[in-house]
Amino acid sequence: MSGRQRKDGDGGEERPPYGQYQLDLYAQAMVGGNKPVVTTDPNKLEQAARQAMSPEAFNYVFGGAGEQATMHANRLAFRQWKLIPRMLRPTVPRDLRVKLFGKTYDTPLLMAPVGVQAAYHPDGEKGVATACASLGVPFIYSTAATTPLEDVAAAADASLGASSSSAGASRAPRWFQLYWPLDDAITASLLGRARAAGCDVLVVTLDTFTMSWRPLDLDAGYLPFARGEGNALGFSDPVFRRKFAAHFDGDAVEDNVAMASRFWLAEVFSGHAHRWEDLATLRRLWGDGPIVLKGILSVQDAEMAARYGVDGIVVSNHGGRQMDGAVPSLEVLPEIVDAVGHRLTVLFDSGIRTGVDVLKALALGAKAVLVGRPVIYGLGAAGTDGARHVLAGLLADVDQSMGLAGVQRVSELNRSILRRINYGGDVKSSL
Ligand SMILES: Cc1cc2nc3c(=O)[nH]c(=O)nc-3n(C[C@H](O)[C@H](O)[C@H](O)COP(=O)(O)O)c2cc1C
Ligand SMILES: O=C(O)C(=O)c1ccccc1
Repeated sequence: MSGRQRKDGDGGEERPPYGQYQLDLYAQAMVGGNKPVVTTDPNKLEQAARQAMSPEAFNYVFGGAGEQATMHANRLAFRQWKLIPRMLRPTVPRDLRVKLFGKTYDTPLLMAPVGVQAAYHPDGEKGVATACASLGVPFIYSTAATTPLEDVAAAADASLGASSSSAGASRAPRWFQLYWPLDDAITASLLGRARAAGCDVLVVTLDTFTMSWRPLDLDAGYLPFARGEGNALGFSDPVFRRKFAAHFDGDAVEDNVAMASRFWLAEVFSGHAHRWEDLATLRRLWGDGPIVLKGILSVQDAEMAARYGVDGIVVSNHGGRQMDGAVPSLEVLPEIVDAVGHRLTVLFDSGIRTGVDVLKALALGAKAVLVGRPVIYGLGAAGTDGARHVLAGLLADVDQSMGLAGVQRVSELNRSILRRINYGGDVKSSL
């Protein structure tokens, strides 16, 4: 797909023709004999990444916490919902746009915040952000990134022919994910940078204030921060740098990377959770912009989020990477939407592997979804182009599947197109 081609006749705005991607792939294969850079088969994607990546890095991405029960349950939860297609209805032109916090985005799909992307492929965050930009997919920058925020933003904007200082719609859409430092001065600095870099939304991840039990990484001795990976935001932060210098005889972080990494780790993964009341600090520091809490799995916490004045939540179990045995996020999505959907924007992640999965989560009430591992597998297997192929394929699948379901617009998706069926047994495929 060559980016933004189609005029949609709806205010003259250009939007990417996601459904066209399928035709492009057939044409490339038939005319040029070119296969996609990485498999299109969701069942084979993981294996393609495994072959291309170092075992430690692959296992870091692939692994869930504990015995991976929650990670597998996430998939089982999707399998329990089946779609009921409708016939003889208007389904074109398809409209995948969604309005979130007053802004219209091209897709109901967002790139989940994923740390240490340069560990999976040298293209790293710039590659994934560029792939997202070409498709109108908002990129959520992780606090644990391997490239400073400003550099990622500039690369994504440049790929669209925009400069990151130019205002307006041509900028690549981006959000900022916060691992919440203990020190408010550092938090203030990070949020100021996020605002200056044009991040629309603040996503505060609540479920990772402490590490989880990850046997694959323990066996490999793989911990990104201990290797000095995933510190780029902190190390490039003037307030963090000053604090480090004040504690370590005027050293720059580069003079003592191992110690600086530990110092940064103590800020963002201290093991101490903040409290609900502390959200007032974030509100003060972030201003009026949207705040979204990521990692909500209970109606009670969703109610608390509404009470404490945030704008949205991500119903998420962190892809089964934090608390093993936690409920699948899809299982609790409907009850959370029923409880707070009229007050908060409810987003979803954990376990999405196909366009049909996206449809299911949207039909159960999510306003948009985040996807993590599949895109990172694409990145690991084939860099920027691989990440783009996975994202474009997901969007094309969403587009096609909406049509097959008899739906033209994302806003038409609701529970009437779903049936819950429990066949028992286990998931057969590697998905
Ligand atoms: C390798 C990896 C690193 C992650 N790093 C972060 C992170 O830095 N911040 C965050 O909020 N979530 C992080 N997540 C969780 C994702 O944002 C998301 O919740 C999860 O990947 C969704 O599940 P999925 O992989 O099944 O799509 C990470 C996930 C993976 C796989
Ligand atoms: O691995 C994760 O899930 C995650 O959130 C994270 C945390 C720190 C560094 C990199 C990723």
